[in-house]
Amino acid sequence: MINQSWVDIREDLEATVGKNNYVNWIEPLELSGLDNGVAVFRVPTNFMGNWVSRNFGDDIVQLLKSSGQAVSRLEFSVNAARSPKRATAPKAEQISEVPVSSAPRKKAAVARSTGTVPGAPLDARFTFDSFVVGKPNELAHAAARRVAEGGEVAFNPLFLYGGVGLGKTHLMHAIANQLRTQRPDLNVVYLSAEQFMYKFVQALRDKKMMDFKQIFRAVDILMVDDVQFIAGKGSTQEEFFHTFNALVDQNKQIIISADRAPGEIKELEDRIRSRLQSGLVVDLHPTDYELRLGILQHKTEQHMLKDPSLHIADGVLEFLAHRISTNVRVLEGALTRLFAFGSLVGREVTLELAQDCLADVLRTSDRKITVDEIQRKVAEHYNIRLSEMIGPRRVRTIARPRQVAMYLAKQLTSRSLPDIGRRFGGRDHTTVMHGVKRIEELRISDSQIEDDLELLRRALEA
Ligand SMILES: Nc1ncnc2c1ncn2[C@@H]1O[C@H](COP(=O)(O)OP(=O)(O)OP(=O)(O)O)[C@@H](O)[C@H]1O
Repeated sequence: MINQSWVDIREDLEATVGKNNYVNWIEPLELSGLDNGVAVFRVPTNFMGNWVSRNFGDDIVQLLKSSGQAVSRLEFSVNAARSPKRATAPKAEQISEVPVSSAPRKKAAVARSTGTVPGAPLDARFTFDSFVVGKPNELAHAAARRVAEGGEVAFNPLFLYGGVGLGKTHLMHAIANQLRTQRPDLNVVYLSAEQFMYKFVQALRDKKMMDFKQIFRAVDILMVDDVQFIAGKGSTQEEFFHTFNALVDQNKQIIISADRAPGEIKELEDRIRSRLQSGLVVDLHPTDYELRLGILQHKTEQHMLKDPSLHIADGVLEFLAHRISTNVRVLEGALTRLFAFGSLVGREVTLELAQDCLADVLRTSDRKITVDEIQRKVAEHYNIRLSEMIGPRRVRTIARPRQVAMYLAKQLTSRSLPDIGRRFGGRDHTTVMHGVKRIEELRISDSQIEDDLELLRRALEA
């Protein structure tokens, strides 16, 4: 009679918990009896019992009750002879399990009771306060802020991607730092994809796969950094996929970062790729001049709180924002060196001193963009021929793009004006100077020019 009820309510449970959960968690249960209001189930492992109890216990009790059974509580007993249904891991008795309890949801406690919270340490400096927002990162920042509220899951996963040193890790840590302070009830785990793989391999080796699964499936918010790392790594991908699905099925938030869009990560299984694309995908664009300047100013202000004797001459930060590449890490490195230099020489850091002190960094970032590249990109953008760019014609449709290219050459390379002039068909340095000035004026009065410059700079610095 009770068994018939179980058969009936399993169908209802499938509708309630979804196919995946049903196959993984409900199907392996065997109802062995009902005693004094306690329904006793046989399960392959304690972990499984605990999981079912926490996540589906209430539903099961309710359904049993509504089928006419006097059930008030569930109990799970381990049937050690049976191996877990989907586990690639060894037998259940080799694994240290958490005690079975039918107590309602105690999410964080489960992971912690194993003694191994899987996350990597957080950098306390990576907060939202220390993150400077500009056009290139405003969407990513807004999405991260939203997730950090810890409220209802809005988009799952949040997939952040962007080039080297553009703030992906900073944003993820900022989310985790905020959640850990404001929502200590949530089990927030941050780790790199490499660490995920390492822990997975270790669990396989130590025959602790069920522990591994248990820990990761008891997480409320999971963040995995640099997910491109698992591409091509078969069994790690597989495990990641299962972890991912288990958490999404339970409406737990997942945040992923990578150095490129999901569609561009080669050797990633299609089903993982499409899962990664199923939430909100936002990119951190290469920094633009304004953002770089904002970051430099913010970091300088912070530094001056600690060392008020620091003096940086006007124009130095602007110079660095123009000349150093899009990578914020390089920008920070340059600034750190400048601060150390400033305190060493004990006087104002002038433009000349800064150029001296950072000569190598400036040279490296110079190598990135050449006048030649600028000319090609600008010609392409304005749909003129490269030969016209360096040729003699002075009609506006050609002269203006030429001036834009000269302006960008001045801003983005370390070439002198005479040198730039030579590369524009042997023009005089005063012509270049005039061109640069003209564009500087137009930037203020003509928003189209400003947009063009922004687009071109991004394309060149990408
Ligand atoms: N918008 C920003 N405001 C302040 N600091 C930033 C910003 N963007 C990046 N940074 C700083 O730049 C450094 C590099 O950022 P981060 O480590 O987050 O980059 P990443 O995108 O994860 O790059 P990678 O993939 O190379 O690890 C960090 O010190 C970070 O604090």
